Amino acid sequence: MSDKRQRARVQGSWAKPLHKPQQPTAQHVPSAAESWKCGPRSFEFHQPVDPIREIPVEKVIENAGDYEISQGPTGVSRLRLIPGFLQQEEADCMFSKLLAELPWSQKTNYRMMGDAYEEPRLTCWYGELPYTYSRSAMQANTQWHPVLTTLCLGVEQKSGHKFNSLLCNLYRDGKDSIGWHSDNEPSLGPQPIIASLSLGDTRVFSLRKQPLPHQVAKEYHDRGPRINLTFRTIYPEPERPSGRFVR
Ligand SMILES: O=C(O)CCC(=O)C(=O)O
Ligand SMILES: [Fe+2]
Repeated sequence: MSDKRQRARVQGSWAKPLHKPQQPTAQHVPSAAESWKCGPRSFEFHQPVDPIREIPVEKVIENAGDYEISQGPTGVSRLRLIPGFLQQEEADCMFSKLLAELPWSQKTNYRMMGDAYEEPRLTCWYGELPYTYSRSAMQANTQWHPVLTTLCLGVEQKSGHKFNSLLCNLYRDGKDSIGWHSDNEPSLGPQPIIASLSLGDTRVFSLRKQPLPHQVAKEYHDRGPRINLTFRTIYPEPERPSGRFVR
């Protein structure tokens, strides 16, 4: 499938067009010459000189390379894309093992006001420290699966960075997802470096600028399972008094 068609599919452009109303529903926009009188004051309409909001250009990153995503108060955010980091056969074999053998479970998170919701995907966590996000903690787990230990060494060698933890995500099908988030928990330090490795079916990873929110949205079309591994460095957090909804 051509690139453009695939993107259109992902964005749902093949969905049934909306029913067009018989009558135009657009609000009447007065011309410059028109004016309103209300009471003792009158108002005149002027077309705005500048666009009200610049819509950022959408860019698709598919080729290997280093990309500068944004420049913010804490520095430049960079992305390095390495397609084909593993040979296909090796990747397929690792994927089957991880799918069958990791201790996948569905995590419960809490909204600001304390209401609970289940994450629309399965996860598991490795590291000497627990990892807290969305007001719920994943417990420390030092029992690394041998495939994950091998992958961590390979990723460290390729990236030149050390990682002490790993968050694994399993998207069982196209309905599983991860919403917009920024991986900016204090335990990741002020300038987190994350190595993300994906196995299995392909999904669209969307990225916005400062402070680098990203998501893997649900898709309209069937998708097979996909595993994403994010190698991270976690630092101990200073003790905090526990608030009402801090878990
Ligand atoms: O599945 C992905 O590619 C994204 C995962 C992610 O953003 C995360 O675990 O923080
Ligand atoms: Fe993330």
